[in-house]
Amino acid sequence: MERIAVIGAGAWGTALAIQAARAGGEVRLWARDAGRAAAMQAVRENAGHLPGHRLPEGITVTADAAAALEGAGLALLVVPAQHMAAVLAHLPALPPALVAAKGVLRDGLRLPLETLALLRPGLPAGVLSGPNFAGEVAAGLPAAAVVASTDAALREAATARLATAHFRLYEQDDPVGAQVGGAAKNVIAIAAGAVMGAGLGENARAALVTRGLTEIARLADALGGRAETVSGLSGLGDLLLTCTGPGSRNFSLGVALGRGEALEHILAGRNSVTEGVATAPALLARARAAGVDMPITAAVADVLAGKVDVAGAMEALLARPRRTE
Ligand SMILES: NC(=O)C1=CN([C@@H]2O[C@H](COP(=O)(O)OP(=O)(O)OC[C@H]3O[C@@H](n4cnc5c(N)ncnc54)[C@H](O)[C@@H]3O)[C@@H](O)[C@H]2O)C=CC1
Ligand SMILES: O=C(CO)COP(=O)(O)O
Repeated sequence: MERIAVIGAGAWGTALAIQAARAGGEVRLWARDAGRAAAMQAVRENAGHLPGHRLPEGITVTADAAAALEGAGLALLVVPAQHMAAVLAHLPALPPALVAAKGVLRDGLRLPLETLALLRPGLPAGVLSGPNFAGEVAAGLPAAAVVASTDAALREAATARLATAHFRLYEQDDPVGAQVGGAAKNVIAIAAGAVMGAGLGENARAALVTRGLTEIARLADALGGRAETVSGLSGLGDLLLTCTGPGSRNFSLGVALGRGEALEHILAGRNSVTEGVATAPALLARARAAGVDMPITAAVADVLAGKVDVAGAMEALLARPRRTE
């Protein structure tokens, strides 16, 4: 049987490798650092990014991208969005691929699949997205996600190779809507965390999440996706998880900002990626280029840029002209 290559050995790449092996696949997991790859291969654990989860025998960890991709029938691209283009530039030929990173690339303001299409034209591709904390998926707890692609054969093949009884995958043909939802929820989660950290209350959070969903739907529609996709797992589902789950890095970064901590200080204490930080300004610029108003995204971008504090950003949002819902 053809192998599955997982490119990127952070928490999510490692969890997806475990999931793919659990589904019966033979998996090669690529880590960019040779020392880390060797340690993971020997100790059978990703101590740095996903401690406490044993790598099944079906996974081989390597820092050799050619070896990771050799004989693979499916690749999962799981490096953080801002590093995706640089990593892709150094990879050999890819099999059909699903992107599992969530963000908008600062360089070119592109969604991940737009970058993939630019660098690997014609490659069958899609996204894997949904409300999925890596640790819970690695532990085999129940979860659901979408495989979104316009390529029906890829959707079917990928779903068949990754789904298990506890990891329920839905096929879906709106990758634009799925990517917009996955990227933007990180930004809205920072906003949700910030209002909680600043003590502005549950009402404020619920309002932000709901209005956040509306602005995400506007952008999905403007970029050629479907607004209703945003009500599904890759939109509302992931918003719910990241705007309420204390395990979300975007939410917890927002909480710290709301408590008055400086962004540089928060980031200096982390060895994991918080996608919303780079995505907020890129998402905002992409929305503006498309003529779409995203006031909560703009507020988050302003807070991250140090132009306004959380209380001030909230006051500005509340002072916007009243309108119909
Ligand atoms: N952790 C989670 O629960 C989930 C994460 N995701 C998404 O998956 C993507 C990857 O996130 P995680 O696996 O959580 O990452 P992580 O925070 O666990 O680890 C960071 C990863 O980035 C890599 N990295 C750092 N600098 C790099 C560079 N210059 N070039 C290439 N790679 C570099 C590191 O090697 C490491 O693999 C993100 O887009 C994230 O939004 C999606 C669903 C769930
Ligand atoms: O994408 C995720 C859950 O679906 C992970 O969220 P955080 O990056 O905020 O931890």
